[in-house]
Amino acid sequence: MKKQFHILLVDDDNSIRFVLNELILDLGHQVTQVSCAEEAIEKLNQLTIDLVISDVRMSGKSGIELLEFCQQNFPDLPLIIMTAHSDLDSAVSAYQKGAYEYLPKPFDLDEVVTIIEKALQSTQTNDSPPTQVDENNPFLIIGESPAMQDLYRAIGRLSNSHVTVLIHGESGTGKELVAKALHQHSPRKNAPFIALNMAAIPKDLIESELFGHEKGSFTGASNRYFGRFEQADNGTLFLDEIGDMPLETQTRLLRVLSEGAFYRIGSTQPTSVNVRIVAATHQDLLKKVELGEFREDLYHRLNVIPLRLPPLRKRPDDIPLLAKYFLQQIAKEINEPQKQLNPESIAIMQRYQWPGNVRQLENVCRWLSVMANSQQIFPQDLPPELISQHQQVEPEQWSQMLSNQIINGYQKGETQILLKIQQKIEKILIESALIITQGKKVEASKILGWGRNTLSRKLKELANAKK
Ligand SMILES: Nc1ncnc2c1ncn2[C@@H]1O[C@H](COP(=O)(O)OP(=O)(O)OP(=O)(O)O)[C@@H](O)[C@H]1O
Repeated sequence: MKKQFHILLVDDDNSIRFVLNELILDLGHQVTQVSCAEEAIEKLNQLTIDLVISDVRMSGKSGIELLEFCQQNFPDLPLIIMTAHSDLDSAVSAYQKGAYEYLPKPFDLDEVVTIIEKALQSTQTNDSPPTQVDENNPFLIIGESPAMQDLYRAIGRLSNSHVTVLIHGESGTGKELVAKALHQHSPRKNAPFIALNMAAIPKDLIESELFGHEKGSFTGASNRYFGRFEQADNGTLFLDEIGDMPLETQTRLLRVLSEGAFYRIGSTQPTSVNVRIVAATHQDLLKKVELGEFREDLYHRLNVIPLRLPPLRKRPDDIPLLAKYFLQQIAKEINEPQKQLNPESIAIMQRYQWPGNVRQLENVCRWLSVMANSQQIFPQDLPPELISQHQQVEPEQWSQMLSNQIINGYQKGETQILLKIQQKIEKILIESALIITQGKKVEASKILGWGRNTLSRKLKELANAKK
């Protein structure tokens, strides 16, 4: 028979407690529910609890304080932290203060079940979590999509380790940002973070850049140069675009990784270093291995922990957050009021494919901050590449969507559906005309078959409707 465990549920939100209570009972375990950390401490002192699941923000003591109490008094008791604030900082601090797991709200119930079962198993195997505390995070990583939450968890879990990490992701997805965050949340955070992009330097200079050289070791080597490995001693070396590393350099790198030492070019004395490698690639390295362009042994050596950064088009929910963040940062930078995206503009941005990922979004926000005429950014203000893609909607798709909306409206008993749709269509016609004419109202009114005054009046009506 399955062992029954006793779980303490701490949350001031009745509905969350209700859902979790049902779920845990269904799993065949016993539950005690409380609504604050103080009551939880009382229960912990009275009962034998196997697992605590706690919210962070509650009146009185916080979930993190409860976690600290458990660490001191019941160090083997696993605690799962739940929080509605799913950012990198909360995840790292929960893990570093000893949380067994970190669960961003709203959560997926299947995932909760898996985590609870795993935590309960750990009470039998004593699979204890990390304990060191790290407060620092200057690199803001924005995003709340499930893929980003997985990433925050991974960074949190790796935060006490020196393990080699290989970050996979298209260009502009934030690989360097993640590499910096890994460093900043590691025991090496007070030592240097040094980056080298294999694609950005001539191939014949890569070895000297990495390993350094002695004075006079080749033409142009007028001084001794300490390479990136030595610069990164005790810290992290970020090898970006590792797929572009020449084969001979790969062989040398492999040797350094296994021996922890190398020779500066022109030197006969080995130099020892203690460097953590974080590498990144936008290429399919396994394919390069197959083609004989990348050493398989090096691939496995680097790919100890693979982290995958999803392209931006796969996490459209993060786009409004990221855009708002960039518009805010850029406004500060150029000392101008912050521009706001109107809902249609956001919708267009969420449908766009973003081949340049977050970097492209950042650039678009920069462009908009400087170029958009008004405070509100309307679809016609968006750069042409976003708009031309936006226009490629399948006709069957939009008529189906319209029909769904109409049926929905009828079912809700709406009476002005035709008027609403006419207004919507008129709005689309106006916006499209302005897109095509890049905002030139005289030309747009010609396309629409209206007089200029009519267009101005309609635009005013639209602007008033938005207020
Ligand atoms: N999640 C994010 N939150 C905030 N800023 C981000 C995020 N992801 C990327 N950025 C920003 O986007 C830009 C590109 O990120 P980064 O240089 O880390 O990408 P990359 O994957 O290393 O690109 P490449 O492969 O082209 O070198 C940077 O300015 C970075 O700060």
